[in-house]
Amino acid sequence: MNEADFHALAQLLEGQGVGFALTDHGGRALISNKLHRHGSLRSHTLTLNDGRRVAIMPRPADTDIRFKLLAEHSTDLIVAVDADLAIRYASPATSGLLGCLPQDLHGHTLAELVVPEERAAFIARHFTKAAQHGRGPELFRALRRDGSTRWVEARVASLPPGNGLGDYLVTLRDAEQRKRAEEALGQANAELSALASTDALTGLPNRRQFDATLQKEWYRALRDGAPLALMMIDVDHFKALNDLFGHQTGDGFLARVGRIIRDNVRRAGDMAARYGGEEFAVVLPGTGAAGALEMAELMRRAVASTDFSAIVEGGYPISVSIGVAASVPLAGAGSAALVHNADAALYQAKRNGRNRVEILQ
Ligand SMILES: Nc1nc2c(ncn2[C@@H]2O[C@H](COP(=O)(O)OP(=O)(O)OP(=O)(O)O)[C@@H](O)[C@H]2O)c(=O)[nH]1
Repeated sequence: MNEADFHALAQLLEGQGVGFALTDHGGRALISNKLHRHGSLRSHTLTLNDGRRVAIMPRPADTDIRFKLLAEHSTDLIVAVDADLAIRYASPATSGLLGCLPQDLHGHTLAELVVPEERAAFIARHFTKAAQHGRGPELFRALRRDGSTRWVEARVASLPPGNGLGDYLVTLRDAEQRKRAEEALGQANAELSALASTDALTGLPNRRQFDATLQKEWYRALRDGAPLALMMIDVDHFKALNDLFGHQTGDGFLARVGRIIRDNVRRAGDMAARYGGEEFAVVLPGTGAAGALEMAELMRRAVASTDFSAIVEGGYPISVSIGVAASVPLAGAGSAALVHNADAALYQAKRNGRNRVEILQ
């Protein structure tokens, strides 16, 4: 067969979807068609009498070509692994995600891409007998070549036996930005919920949080058979103070009184809140009448002895009246009874001359 015949044969075979190449006896390529240059499929080689070699290879299956096209143009990293997680194929998206080339992953396992502390759990969830393959995507931290980590979303699918690619197809998607956004959102939500339960003027928990805490502590005390005390604190003659200095200076006084109350509530579990207006409340779990009275007296004296000259020149005397209620909750009653009693005691303290503590048990 002369060279012209070979050319004709190469064209004919290309038309049939078959790869074809002719080399001289030194292995130098003489003729080949496009399909032969295409890929790594196994070829059949014939050696002619004169030493030239003819290599004929089947056209790659359409599905192989499609898979390669999809995988190689995907921004997701597509990895095929064996049952022992050895990497058999990695698409070019390795560079963005892992900072390496696909060939750098050969000889490595998928497990090595996961940060050590999450490795065992990740494998158990996706690759053990108990794992449900193809289950929803999961975020994990991938280990990059330079030792840094990156949040990645993984999807694992089991492949049918004999597919020639591997046992699992793992799709890895960059989730760094999403994770950052989720974290920022979580933080914003936490800040929002803190704001929603905090009084802006004093920085103390607001009425809403007070109600929730009192309710929770009331049920806890009922369950434990423990005492629970409540203090209602009201600034004396505050209207007169507002009228004298104006509302804004009045706010300054309230903020300062709030700080005094907060600074005197030190036991974990105790909670001071702004109940509303010029009124504060303190919940004292595990505290009986004697302990609550002692604390209330401490609070009253702390306010009465504070120098308010930082708010108005020369200062201004401020006092608070405090109503205390304490009881061991009984089933059938509610925390409202405690509030009612503390309020009544506060009213009593006002009636008895202010700047004093009264208790109703
Ligand atoms: N500056 C300021 N004033 C407030 C605030 N909330 C309530 N007040 C004022 O606090 C005053 C409370 O007045 P009253 O309830 O009559 O009681 P009082 O003048 O403190 O007198 P006694 O409680 O009987 O000692 C009112 O003038 C309210 O307007 C606030 O957030 N800031």
